[in-house]
Amino acid sequence: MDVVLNAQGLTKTYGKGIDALEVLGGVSFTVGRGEFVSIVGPSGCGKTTLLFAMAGLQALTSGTVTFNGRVVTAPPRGVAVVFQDYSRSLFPWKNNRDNVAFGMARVEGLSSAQKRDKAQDMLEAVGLSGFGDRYPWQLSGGMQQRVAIARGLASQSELLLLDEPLAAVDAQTRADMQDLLLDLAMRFKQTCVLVTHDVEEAVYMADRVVVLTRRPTVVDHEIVIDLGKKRDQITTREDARFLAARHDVMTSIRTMRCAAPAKVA
Ligand SMILES: Nc1ncnc2c1ncn2[C@@H]1O[C@H](COP(=O)(O)OP(=O)(O)OP(=O)(O)O)[C@@H](O)[C@H]1O
Repeated sequence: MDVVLNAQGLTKTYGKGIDALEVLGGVSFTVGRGEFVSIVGPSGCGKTTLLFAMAGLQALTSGTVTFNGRVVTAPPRGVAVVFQDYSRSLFPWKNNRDNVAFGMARVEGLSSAQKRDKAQDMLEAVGLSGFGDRYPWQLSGGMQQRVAIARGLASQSELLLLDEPLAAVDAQTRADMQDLLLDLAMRFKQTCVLVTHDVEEAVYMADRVVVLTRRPTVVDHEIVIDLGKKRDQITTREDARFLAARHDVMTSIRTMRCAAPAKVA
């Protein structure tokens, strides 16, 4: 496997002394180029902490994250994040096209006009070609998150980190956006890591699911989702392999097994 991201022995303790909260207890996993990996775990186990550490936005107590073989100590060029709270991640004073173009701020070799054209292409890819001149606050929540996804893709990042990106949208929009994200990931051969507490979503989206324990969190186990890249909201969710994987992950999280050694299914 061509490893893009390698997390080894990640620990994180917030606070000190009596207030210390050991969140990550030694998390290790890898992400291969072109893979879609979901990370799922019990509520409050440290999923966001882990994602922020991968993005270079969160200092660790110990352990290392490497991106393309380089230790991550600050947000690396080549990693983009789509946050859950799109209302705070989009600039209300910029129109949607300029919000997407902002994702290319660190892309070299493109003129402003080329960035605007590319932003328009990305808006089209997420089905919002007619909304470039509008502002985020003129769009529904699902549409705003599509702008944020377009911005993530426009940054031409090798790795897209998705922190519960669909948690704040309604159920129907959520299913549509799962398919949109999968389609975009396939089209752009985008390596993705999705953090979610939704087991069904984790399995539906991923080539591989990393299951976390509760705090102090380690990897309980990993499960390969052998369903091919193309998924379908109805047939995939009825597939025996999907149901078996869902059962496995759900059982693990419900029983909240503690610190078992990592294994790959
Ligand atoms: N900056 C911080 N300072 C202190 N404690 C923090 C900080 N950030 C997170 N925590 C605590 O660490 C624990 C893990 O938080 P985190 O948001 O990483 O988990 P999560 O799995 O993403 O949570 P959720 O399932 O609620 O989305 C929580 O108990 C949280 O209160």
